[in-house]
Amino acid sequence: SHAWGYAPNNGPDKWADNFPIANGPRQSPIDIVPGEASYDAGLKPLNLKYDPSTCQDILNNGHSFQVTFLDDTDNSTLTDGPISGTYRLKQFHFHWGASDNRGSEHTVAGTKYPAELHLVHWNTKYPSFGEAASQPDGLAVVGVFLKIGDENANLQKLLDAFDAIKAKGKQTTFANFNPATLLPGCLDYWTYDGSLTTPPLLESVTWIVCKEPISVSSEQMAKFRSLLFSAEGEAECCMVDNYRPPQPLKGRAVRASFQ
Ligand SMILES: CN[C@H]1CN(c2cccc(OC)c2)S(=O)(=O)c2sc(S(N)(=O)=O)cc21
Ligand SMILES: [Zn+2]
Repeated sequence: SHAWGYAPNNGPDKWADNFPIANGPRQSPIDIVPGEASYDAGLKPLNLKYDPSTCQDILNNGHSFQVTFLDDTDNSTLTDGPISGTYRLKQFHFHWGASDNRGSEHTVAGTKYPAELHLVHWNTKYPSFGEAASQPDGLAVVGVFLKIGDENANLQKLLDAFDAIKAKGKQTTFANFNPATLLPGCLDYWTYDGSLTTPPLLESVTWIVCKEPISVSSEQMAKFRSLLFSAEGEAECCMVDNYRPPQPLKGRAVRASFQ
């Protein structure tokens, strides 16, 4: 069977053929309706501690580009927030649109942002990432919206590496990048129980979506769109619209860390 992707013949509407959990009870992303989220005073502030020396490489995996981290120590972790225990940063990646009016996976009262950053962490109560990924409390992903505005100098460091990873399967070393520089000033968040937004769509993610976006310029968004879904030697296919649309809430609660 052909691999999953975002085209009409292998995109989100077709994923249930090979991954029936696509129609499961806790799928992501969702439309976040602020008025229907319940403020939970018991939610702690997020505690994100990242060590730039754990940053390894940047790669085009054919679905997005991702920056991968060394996760054999507790140097880059997420604690507190809605979770208990310690979750280690594994990678971060983005989803974006073919134009500035779409691209995010989560939406806020129907509003789409041009892109969304996902920082993927796994629960160290499990022996490995792979083990954690199949557990209901195995992963915690911090989502940050990107909004068109001033050029983002921290984001530019990623974009400057794009010429080396234009095609699917390309990767290059990427050292000493601090993902904390991609976080908004205010870490107010919404949280809910969900899933990976790509196959295998595992229902193992505690989602933590920041209310405040970070900025990206329209020119920088154009650079995102210069990446390719296709590998070298294949017909070039621009990497755009690599987002899954919102999925049914199915009775889940969305909590807010702020009033
Ligand atoms: C291709 N994308 C996914 C790859 N991964 C994955 C996870 C578990 C198992 C696995 O294969 C067995 C791969 S992943 O954990 O790095 C993530 S996180 C994520 S998102 N958009 O929900 O944040 C999508 C993916
Ligand atoms: Zn993602």
